Amino acid sequence: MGCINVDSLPVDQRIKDILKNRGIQRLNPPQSEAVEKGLLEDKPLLIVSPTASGKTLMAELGMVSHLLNKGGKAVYVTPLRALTNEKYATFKDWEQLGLKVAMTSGDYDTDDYWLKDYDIIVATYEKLDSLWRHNSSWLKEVDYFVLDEFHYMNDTERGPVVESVAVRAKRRGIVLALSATIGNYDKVAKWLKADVVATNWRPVPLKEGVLYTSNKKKDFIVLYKDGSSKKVYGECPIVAYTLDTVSRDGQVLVFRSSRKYAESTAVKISQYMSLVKLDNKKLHEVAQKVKEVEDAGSNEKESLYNLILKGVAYHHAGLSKGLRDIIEGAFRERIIKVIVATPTLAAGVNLPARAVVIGDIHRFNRKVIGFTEYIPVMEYKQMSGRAGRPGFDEYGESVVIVRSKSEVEKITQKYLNSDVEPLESKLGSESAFYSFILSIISSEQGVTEKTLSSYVQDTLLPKELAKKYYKQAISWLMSNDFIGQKDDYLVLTRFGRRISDLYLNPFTAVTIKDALLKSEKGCEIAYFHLLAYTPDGPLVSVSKAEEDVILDELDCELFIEEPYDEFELSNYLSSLKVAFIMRDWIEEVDEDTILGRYGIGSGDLRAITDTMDWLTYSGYHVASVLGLEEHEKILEKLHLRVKDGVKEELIPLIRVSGIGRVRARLLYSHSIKTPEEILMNPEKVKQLLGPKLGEKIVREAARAIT
Ligand SMILES: Nc1ncnc2c1ncn2[C@@H]1O[C@H](COP(=O)(O)OP(=O)(O)OP(=O)(O)O)[C@@H](O)[C@H]1O
Ligand SMILES: [Mg+2]
Repeated sequence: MGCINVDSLPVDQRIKDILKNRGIQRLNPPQSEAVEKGLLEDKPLLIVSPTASGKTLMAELGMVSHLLNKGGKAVYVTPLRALTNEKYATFKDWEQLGLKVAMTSGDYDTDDYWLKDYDIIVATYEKLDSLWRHNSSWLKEVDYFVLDEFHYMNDTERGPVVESVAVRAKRRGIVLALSATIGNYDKVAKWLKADVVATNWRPVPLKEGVLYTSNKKKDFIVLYKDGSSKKVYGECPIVAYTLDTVSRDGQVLVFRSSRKYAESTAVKISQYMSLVKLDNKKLHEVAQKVKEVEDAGSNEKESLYNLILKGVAYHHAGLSKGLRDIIEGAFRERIIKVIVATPTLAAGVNLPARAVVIGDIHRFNRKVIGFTEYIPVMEYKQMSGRAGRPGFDEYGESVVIVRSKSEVEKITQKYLNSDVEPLESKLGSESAFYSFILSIISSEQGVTEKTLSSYVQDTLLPKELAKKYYKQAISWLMSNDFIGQKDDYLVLTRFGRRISDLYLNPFTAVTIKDALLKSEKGCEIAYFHLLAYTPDGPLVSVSKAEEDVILDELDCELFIEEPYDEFELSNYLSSLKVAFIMRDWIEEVDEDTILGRYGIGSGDLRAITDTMDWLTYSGYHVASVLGLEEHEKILEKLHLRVKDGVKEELIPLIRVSGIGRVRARLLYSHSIKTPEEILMNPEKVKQLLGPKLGEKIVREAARAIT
């Protein structure tokens, strides 16, 4: 396949200029093939090409040429908020063409009316699903959809919403689906009514291997797919291979199956980094930045500080965004040499390294405690695909660590020589399927049973399964008062409309409704536990030791009885742990104590409080739509306290933007208790918060009052 020169592209000169000042003179083979197949003429396409093969640029060319030729709006959806930020930053370039770029995420109970003035909108799949349910007028103008990381359709949790978005997007406009790892791409392309660009072309060739311990303890041998091999020496396989790469001026991404392993492996590697030439001055600067970051706990900052001085860091979802940004940035600038991460990092974040070490080819199964299973080939490809930095490495290397030579053959067969799994529907569960039905009825106008079943036929669910679920869904949604019949149309009831706008899983809504209807008002823990114990609730791991004591700490009645089923019980206790975390949080226990007491990271605490902020808000609205005043009042108060984690007396102060739990408590303890009192004591506020910040807070207080 030829590589099209940017100059010869049939697009506006300004587009060419933007590509060239990004250093892109020519399109690479997959990009060229996409253009030949109509990327610039609004053709729907499914692109399946390896990680780092420039799929984002295809999306940009597709969106921008569509918008310049036809107008309308384009939406770019990704499965993760982190990716949304990254894409949004990349797309800002197109504002030079007068296109307006926006990013939206989080809050679901809004139709984001302000987006009507934008042309390119970056969002998560959930957010787009939620916006469609609000039937915002501007959405009708959206006729170009980029579905990024489309293989997420196979993810048990997120798959349903990816499929539900695809089913609607292909009826509403042009679809451009992107992924590095889809096995059955012909079938998926047909389903999307799109042409397919499927290629193995990579910017940097990849050498895949398996590493095993030879009979002599300290020797480790790598057998590559191309038949070559290599020996490395060291304390353990991961250290040996990592040091071998770093000593040849490479960088390494090590993947471990759990955070604990990731952190312990990072420490272990760091003990040998003194053998390697490092840029200590720059590392010191990065380590200093880590120390100053605001949104993280001190012990994680401490441990990262020491690791970074040796050129190593760990990375997982438990870290705060601030810390992850610093680590990713320093790795991109090739200052940090080794990152030990959990597989979440592999998902699409553009962070290549010369070598990738896959430390665990198994992972713990979340559903069955203690049971490990092989990871999907798809996940292996996402991780190994990170190897090879364009412009720095003539090739990338990935190795899977196995315990013995006997495993080499099997792993080579299962991963190096296999195709990725086919995409399959994950709508085959009541909770996912009923949510899907509700989203169609709430987002499409004038839905009859006929239209609805055509949407269901249009999913990738096997037909008989779809039929079975379809029957059940209609009667379940009717008997639980989500939908009703009006003439030939299926319509949302008042309760159904509210639940759909809140973006609540219908089972979450029923759990909350049943509990609130049959109980008198309860204690704070009971409300937190109820909300956490729903399909939308946050999950935290509960250690064996915690399991034995957590129920004893309970000093009030819960809304939900203790379940008998073992698996249900572990969810029940996980929700109770969330409830205790939330109670401490709103009682203003300081963050470090909470992180230490419950064994979580600052990123986890943020994720839990964000989710509980949404769920207390939703619970409050469920209580109000059911006319349960007592519960409504309590949930409203809880909601106001959850966002910043404050006692009731601080609620007036945290209404002022820029005032969180620490500043509010500081002002309050100097008897400044309301925004009005801030305005009456500007000098005192400046003295307490410092002149610059004080000044800003006084201004914000004035705004909060008007
Ligand atoms: N034609 C090109 N020439 C040079 N560099 C390019 C070209 N196209 C894209 N790139 C660069 O390659 C890098 C990886 O691109 P991108 O993030 O789009 O990969 P991807 O295919 O989306 O990978 P993933 O599957 O991980 O999401 C980016 O930094 C991008 O700027
Ligand atoms: Mg990508």
